[in-house]
Amino acid sequence: MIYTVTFNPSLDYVVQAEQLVPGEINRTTSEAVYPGGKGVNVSVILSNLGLESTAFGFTAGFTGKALQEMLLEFGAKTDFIPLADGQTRINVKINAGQETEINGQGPKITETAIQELFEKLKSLKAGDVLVLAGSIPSTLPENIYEWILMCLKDKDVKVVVDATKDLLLNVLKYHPFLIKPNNHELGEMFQTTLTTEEEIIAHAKKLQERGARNVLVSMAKDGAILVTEDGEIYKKQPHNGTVVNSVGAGDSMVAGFLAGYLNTGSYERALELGTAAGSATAFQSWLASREDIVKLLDRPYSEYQI
Ligand SMILES: Nc1ncnc2c1ncn2[C@@H]1O[C@H](COP(=O)(O)OP(=O)(O)OP(=O)(O)O)[C@@H](O)[C@H]1O
Ligand SMILES: O=P(O)(O)OC[C@@]1(O)O[C@H](CO)[C@@H](O)[C@@H]1O
Repeated sequence: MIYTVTFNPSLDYVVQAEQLVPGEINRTTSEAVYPGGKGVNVSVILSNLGLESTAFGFTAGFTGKALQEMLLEFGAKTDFIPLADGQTRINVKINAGQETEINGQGPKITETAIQELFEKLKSLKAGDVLVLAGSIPSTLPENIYEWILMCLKDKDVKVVVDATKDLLLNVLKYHPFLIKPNNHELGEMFQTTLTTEEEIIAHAKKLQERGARNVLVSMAKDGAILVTEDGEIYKKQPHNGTVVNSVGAGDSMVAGFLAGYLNTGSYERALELGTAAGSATAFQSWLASREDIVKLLDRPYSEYQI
């Protein structure tokens, strides 16, 4: 079974506008509300690719109810923990020539609610996959991802972590199956800017030295590089298309990669499906459908389902 955890899910209010002028009334040319949050997005794309998952997380207020209802409609299974106070955040995504995002803080997660999550995680078994993705509310301890990995360390669960800075660095000693920094985040972890492929590969290997098994570095319009635990390096050029809204491209890549790997056992196929899913999402106003992804694949979709 695949599980995703999103500590701070959201409703994403995605708008298109001709321009965005600070201090003025700006009018949209289109707007829509979608379920959001990185783990939630991974669950939606997995579902689009025919893989069932359960989305864990915390929800609150009427926005939390709406999030749950929308996910049900999209066919993603949820097991959210309701919080008594606050509201699930509404994150604003503005596409007006360039992309601007305003992400909320989210509700306060109580200690009891955290304990409830750990109870749920206790039921994970060998062979399960757990995706931890996204930021954590400032009211939670910085080492919460680390605690989760520590609890699961003897269980042979494949853990995927899509987080930044210390949240990511601190879990490496527990040997996560996959981490997916983008090239900027990878540089930031070493207080540097990475410009060449050689530099990116060298720094991905440094994360492996600290314990990561597979390191997938996404590079937006420049594609992705995968450094595997077998010592292989795969590079994938991006797909060509018109970017409409790249929010969720990274999450789609994680989901596509997982679907490809779990179906075929091949890192190369996983990278191909992951890159196609990432690009397909960037070319839509929201997360890509299976058809959108299949259109971008180099090979027939059946080759990613063996
Ligand atoms: N402009 C683009 N053109 C083509 N493909 C893209 C573009 N942006 C993203 N992608 C695809 O999506 C993948 C993930 O994108 P990116 O590196 O932006 O991840 P990210 O920074 O985690 O994104 P986000 O946080 O917005 O979800 C890329 O490796 C690429 O395959
Ligand atoms: O505030 P975080 O947790 O870092 O990111 C949240 C978020 O921007 O990430 C997703 C895209 O990756 C969106 O659906 C969501 O709004």
